[in-house]
Amino acid sequence: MSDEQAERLLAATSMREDQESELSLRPRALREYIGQDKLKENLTVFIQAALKRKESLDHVLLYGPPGLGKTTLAQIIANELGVQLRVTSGPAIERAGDLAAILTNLQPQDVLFIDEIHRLNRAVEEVLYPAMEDFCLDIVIGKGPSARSIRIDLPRFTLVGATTRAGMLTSPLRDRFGVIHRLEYYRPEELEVIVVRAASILQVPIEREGAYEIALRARGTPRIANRLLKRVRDYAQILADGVITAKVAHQSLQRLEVDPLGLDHTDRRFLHALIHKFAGGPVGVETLAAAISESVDTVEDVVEPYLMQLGFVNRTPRGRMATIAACQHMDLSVPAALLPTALPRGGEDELPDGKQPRLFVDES
Ligand SMILES: Nc1ncnc2c1ncn2[C@@H]1O[C@H](COP(=O)(O)OP(=O)(O)OP(=O)(O)O)[C@@H](O)[C@H]1O
Repeated sequence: MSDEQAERLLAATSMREDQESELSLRPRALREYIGQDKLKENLTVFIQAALKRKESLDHVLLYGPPGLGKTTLAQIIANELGVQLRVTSGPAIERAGDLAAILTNLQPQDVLFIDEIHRLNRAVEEVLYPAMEDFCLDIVIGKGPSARSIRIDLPRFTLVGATTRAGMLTSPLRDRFGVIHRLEYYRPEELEVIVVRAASILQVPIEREGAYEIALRARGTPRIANRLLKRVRDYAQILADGVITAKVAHQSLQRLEVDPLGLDHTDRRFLHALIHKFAGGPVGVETLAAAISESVDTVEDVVEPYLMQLGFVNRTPRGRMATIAACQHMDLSVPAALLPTALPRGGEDELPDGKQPRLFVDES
């Protein structure tokens, strides 16, 4: 398998092949939505209260890495409220007039989903403030001294905003959301349930252990779990008797070069550069991204969150630092800067199994 294929297999962002199946695999009700229990609990109460009062639901901001189910949740919110979902994204709304057209076409209580909401431009964002707060649009007609402003009332609607970068949202926009929630990576047990559910929709025979094997390598991300399931299904049908057992899943994933922790080619290049080229860090994210020919956005949104979750990378004020666990996973020597004696107090890194760290030898 080429590096490019390996990269595509584990990318958390949506690909064309996902889009067809995502429609059928998407849970349609909150009770079918697996994991994110706290968020589900809260949403259930807020939705029931809104329905009881016959009012629109408060605006909801969902943030977190790609592929964790933000779009799915927006659709579920609309379904549970029994209203329509209108979907758009920050970069798609170029002018204030584009947003005005969308807003004036909404029906009462409708849900408007804006993906990548941090990418709205300033002029559009300013139209959104009164729309979110007072359900009205202030439109300026004419130019110069004869210009006048008119106010158009909008139906009460719910805005569901999604972002991978909550920190890039302006505070006036963030403050206008009544519900702000971070989506967490899924635990393997939760992903196992997601895989079993997807397999039953796709009519693929699977054993629990086979689903768990896939879940372990899906980087905590349902979209990746579903994609791996489809690839393992191919192997199971061609090389085995069609049933995804633990053994079939294990062998297929090995052939697909999916690391036991679900690390992909980009993660490995990132860790290799950080540990080997930059002696474990600290190193700035721009330098690191340039060293592996990736954009800073990809590194910050996709690569680092999962590596930090695994305890392989730390973000420090002086830059990114690898951990000893990362060196061990990559089977690389531990750079001297990461050894316990070189670390500031409280920053000691533990070596599992009482192993002695190997000293870093700079071969360059
Ligand atoms: N909690 C869940 N339970 C079951 N399946 C899920 C869940 N969350 C996501 N999925 C599956 O993962 C796929 C990707 O989810 P979704 O498109 O909602 O992610 P996203 O966070 O909006 O990603 P992006 O922001 O990249 O579009 C969906 O098609 C759905 O099948």
